[in-house]
Amino acid sequence: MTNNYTREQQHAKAPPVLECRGIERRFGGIVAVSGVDFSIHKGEIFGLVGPNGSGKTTVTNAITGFYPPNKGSICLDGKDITGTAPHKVAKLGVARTFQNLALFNGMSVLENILLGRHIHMKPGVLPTALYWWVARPSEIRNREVVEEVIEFLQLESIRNELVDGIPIGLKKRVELARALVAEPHLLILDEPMAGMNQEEKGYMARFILDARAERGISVLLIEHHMDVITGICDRMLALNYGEMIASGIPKEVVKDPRVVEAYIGGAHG
Ligand SMILES: Nc1ncnc2c1ncn2[C@@H]1O[C@H](COP(=O)(O)OP(=O)(O)OP(=O)(O)O)[C@@H](O)[C@H]1O
Repeated sequence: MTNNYTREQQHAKAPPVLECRGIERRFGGIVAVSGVDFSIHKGEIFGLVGPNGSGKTTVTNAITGFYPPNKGSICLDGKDITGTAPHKVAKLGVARTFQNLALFNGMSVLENILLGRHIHMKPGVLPTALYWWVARPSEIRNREVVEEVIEFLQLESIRNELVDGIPIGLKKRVELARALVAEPHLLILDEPMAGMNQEEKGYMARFILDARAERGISVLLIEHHMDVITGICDRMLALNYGEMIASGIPKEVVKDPRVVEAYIGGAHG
């Protein structure tokens, strides 16, 4: 079996997909994050942890362009994307899921997943006029990718159900499907296992590992469940009050006294 050390060494040889250097983001007088530095290599699953309010979502919002950093730089595949607009970051191959589910109630599972293909769709008068040559092949490709992801995430039996009524574990899976149909090479998952029972967590962990193995996707995983972080992440970073307190191999970082103190003595229960 491959141990964490070997996995870390393997990924360290791969080129970095994402490099965050000295990220700082302020909201008025609040310093949400400061001096955040990390990189994610190709095919790596990288954990980001910290108590509530420690700055995890702010880091992801800085990467995806929702709240650009006030200081520091972000490179994707070696290209500086600091301050790039969210839709452009998405087109560059970054997909995300949200801490609070961002599905559209009143729409089916299939319709919600199809929305994830919008960055690959070719709207406009010309593609419509040239339907058989431009729009149709792209429509066929969109359907193929969606069907393949539905099968991959075992969502076939609920594809026509409204998302409103399905259990949270499946809602989270639909969100993952919507992110995967964008065919990202960096996937940012913000608490994908929140509210799940042990069995649902196991399924989700398996899907994340398979997405990496079968699609070569790199993953930034925000999670409070430390068993998940130590179980599937290659490396991790812990934040507290917007600053880095420990980084490295998960089994070691979770034992770091600063991390233990932040979780046990800190805000997160
Ligand atoms: N849009 C905003 N406006 C003002 N303050 C914000 C904003 N977004 C985040 N903050 C503040 O920045 C700090 C970090 O918040 P952030 O949401 O990044 O933490 P988090 O680690 O993701 O927390 P949680 O685990 O609760 O999601 C907090 O003090 C928060 O109140």
